[in-house]
Formats: sequence, C-alpha cells, structure tokens
Amino acid sequence: MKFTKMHGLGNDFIIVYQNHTPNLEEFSRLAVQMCHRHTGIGADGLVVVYPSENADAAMRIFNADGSLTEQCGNAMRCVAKYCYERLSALKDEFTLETKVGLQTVWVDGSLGKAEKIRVDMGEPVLEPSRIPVVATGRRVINQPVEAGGAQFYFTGVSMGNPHAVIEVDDASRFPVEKWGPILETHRLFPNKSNVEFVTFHSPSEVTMRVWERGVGQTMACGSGACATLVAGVLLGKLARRAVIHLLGGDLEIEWSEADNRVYMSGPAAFVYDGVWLPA
Ligand SMILES: N[C@H](CCC[C@H](N)C(=O)O)C(=O)O
Repeated sequence: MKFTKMHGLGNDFIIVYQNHTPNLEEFSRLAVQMCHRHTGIGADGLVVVYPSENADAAMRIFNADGSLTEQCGNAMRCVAKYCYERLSALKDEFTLETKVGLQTVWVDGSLGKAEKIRVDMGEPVLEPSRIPVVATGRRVINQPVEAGGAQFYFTGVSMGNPHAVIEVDDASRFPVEKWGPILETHRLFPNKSNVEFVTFHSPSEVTMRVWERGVGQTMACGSGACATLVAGVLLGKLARRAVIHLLGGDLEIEWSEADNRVYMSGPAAFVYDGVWLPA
C-alpha cells in the first residue's frame, strides 16, 4: 500500500489515498500497525483520503490507538497541501468532507507549492451534552475536576472533537505526561477528551501543550489550538485572534464574530513517500 508521510508542526500523519470509500474497521487496525513508532512507520495518526460526491475529497482520521476521530486540524492542513500538490494544482480552495461535515481549506501557494494553509474549523460547541462533558449549565467554564489527588479547572469546548482546556502557571514546563492520561479518561468525559494545558501571555499570545485523546503528548494539535482560543475568549484572557505557541511551532487562530466560525492558519510539510508491506 502506497502512503505519504506528512506533518503539521510536528503532529505527524500517514496519508493513504484510495479511489473508493474505506473500510473503517480495516483502517482502524491499520492505524495501530502503521502508527507504531518501532514496528511500523510511526505517526500520530493515519488519514485515508478518497473521492467524495459532495466535495473535492473525503477524509477520515484515525488516532494511533485506532480510534476514529471527528476532527483533526493539522491533518486538514496536510490533506489540503496533498490535494493542492498531488491532485489538482489548478485550485487553491478545496472542500473536504470529514466525519463532521464539509470544511473549506484555502492554500496560499507559489510555484505549485503550498506555503500556508487556512482551514475553516467550523463553529465551536459549548453545550455540555454536545461536547460531551458531564456538567450542568449552559457552558463549561473553569469547572473543577479532581484527578490523581490534584484539582484542576477546565473549560470544555468541542471543535467536532472534545477538548478540556486547563490554565496552568507555565505550560512550557508542565508535566503533561503525568496528568494528561488521567484527565483524558476522566469520568467527566464520556467520550474521553483531548487535554490542553495553557498559559496566557497577552490577549494575542498563549502557550499550549497538549495530551491528545488516543495518541498521547503531541507536538501540536490544531483543533486543540482552536479550543484554546475559544476558551481564552470565554475566560476573558484572549482577543478573538491570537497566536498559539506549540512545541512544534505557531498557529494563528481566529474566532470570527461575523459567522461564529473558527479559522486556523499554519504550515504543512511532506516528509517522504513509501510503500507499506503488510505483515
Ligand atoms: N486526538 C484527537 C484527533 C487529532 C487532533 C489533532 N491532531 C489536531 O490537529 O486537531 C482526537 O481524538 O480528538
């Protein structure tokens, strides 16, 4: 099976293109095998791209543990670059069909190379039952959560996938590996959750580290950066447009007042093409 290795700020993916709708159970099993860092290719996730009747292409994203996820911002940028440079360099705007609907991506390219990609990540979902988070009230803002003998305060946001955004004193030094897995699987999160640890520097700058559902700590999380921007606005810490500093680099995020949609801008990169030899 041919594949293309790509990454968005170090959040890395195996991209497989096929000309028919994928068997999701088969790709879930393949994700576990192919994403393994020692016995496989090694990646945070596996993305299958295939034709769509409603969009320029369809895509489904699997975490390294084989779970199918609803949303993945960094993978969206990688697929946008893939479409622009491998499928149709005549266009600089693509509509991608994902598990949660149609999303538009815009490619800023020159000489046939995608330099920067902007993605419509859709409207944030804040109602507890739709994130989902076990909580009362209309929104989940600075809700306390006990985990591992410690207490944290999180703001819940769904970008199609669930996020718990937790403000800490210094995100760049926070022990993500210690607290991430306990919080990811906390009983407050019926579908588990991605967990972002954030430190706000100004209304336009925040540092974020992330423990991703179904993966672990990653160098970047696009949907997590969007959830962080939304949480920062709700907490009164961020303006509606800010730079999110991640381990792998920066993302520009905007929560539009005009259409309530969140827009993410950042890079994507090819690493290599290969052939997967099944065991
Ligand atoms: N682990 C996430 C999916 C990948 C999200 C992240 N890689 C991004 O760039 O948005 C989840 O299960 O919701």
